Amino acid sequence: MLSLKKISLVQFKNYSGKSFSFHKRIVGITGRNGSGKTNLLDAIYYICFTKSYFTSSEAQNTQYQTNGFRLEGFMDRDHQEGKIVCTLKDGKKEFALNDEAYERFSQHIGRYPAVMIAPDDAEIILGGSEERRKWLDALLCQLHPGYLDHLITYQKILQQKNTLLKTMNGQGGSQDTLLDIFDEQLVKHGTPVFEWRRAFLPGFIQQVQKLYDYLAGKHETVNIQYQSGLHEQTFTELLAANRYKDMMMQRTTGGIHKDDLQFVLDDHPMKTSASQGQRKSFLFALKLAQFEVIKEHKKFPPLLLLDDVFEKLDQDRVSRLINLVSSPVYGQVFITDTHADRILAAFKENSDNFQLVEME
Ligand SMILES: Nc1ncnc2c1ncn2[C@@H]1O[C@H](COP(=O)(O)OP(=O)(O)OP(=O)(O)O)[C@@H](O)[C@H]1O
Repeated sequence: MLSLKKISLVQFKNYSGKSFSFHKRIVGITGRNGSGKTNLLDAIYYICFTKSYFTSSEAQNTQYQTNGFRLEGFMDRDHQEGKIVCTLKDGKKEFALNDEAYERFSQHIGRYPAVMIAPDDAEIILGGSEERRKWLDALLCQLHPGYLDHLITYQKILQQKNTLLKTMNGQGGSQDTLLDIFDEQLVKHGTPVFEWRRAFLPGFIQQVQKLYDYLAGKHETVNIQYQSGLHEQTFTELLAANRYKDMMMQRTTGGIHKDDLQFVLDDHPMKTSASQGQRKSFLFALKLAQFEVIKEHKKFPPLLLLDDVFEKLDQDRVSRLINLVSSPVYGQVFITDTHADRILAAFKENSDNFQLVEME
């Protein structure tokens, strides 16, 4: 079992300096709007993923008028304590486990898995393809240790190749050898990412379907279609076929960086056809299925971070969700709400496993 025992936040968002101790499986976090409930969840996410769930800008994570922050967390994973320290100072970030600094932050990902369900998640359905790739990548890099390294290397090579295509300014010929070398590297690092993405989805969708039916309280067929230029041809063939077009467009127009997922409800794209309620049920099903997959893979449940679910779901769905996460097969769950009474009532049957943290 994985649990967070304690976390300290210094100059992280609205926290000048504060520590929280957790000693129960279900942790309710209450306080008025703007009191820092989401920021606390984000700090927990941060020490698991070496970055914020909400922003890639460290300036936004740093308390206004300061030049850095520090997060310290104590995890217990199968009775082994892990002390995680992250410091950001003058733009330089360091991450250490048990006082040993990581050379690459990617080494930390997956060690303490977590799943966040937050209001902004609707973007996974409504936003551009980048949102969906980001979601899938964050999931798969927790399952396959090599995934993130391949992806990071792929993105670096892609950038270098695109810079070359720009400097060529549409003039073909002279740089073919260099472009061939870049393409070879893109194939080497992109193909395993494609294979992992492709292999993952068929089994995953069955779990999403089961959870969707449970949360929605009825059956509607949901599906996830993996859209990739690599279904019909190999990556080498795709890059060769696009060579001329890429030179004209001055960027790499095909590859795993263009993959997308189409979420489908009863044969219609969810983005344009689903109601708000259906989208919400699907998002929760998606995230809870993510939770289950990580749990199966790791043989212990990840931390579950639920932000503002009482405001987002109707009463029936909230009750089903609470029922689900109250079960001991779920691990440590953090759940925020503005109303202490509501959250206490929701977990009254489980009061022995429940702890309330009240923000000032
Ligand atoms: N970098 C920062 N420095 C200082 N304060 C910040 C920073 N970023 C955000 N805040 C403050 O944090 C507060 C928001 O905190 P948070 O979103 O965690 O609140 P919340 O308790 O989840 O609220 P709600 O119930 O409305 O969801 C705001 O008052 C905001 O001004």
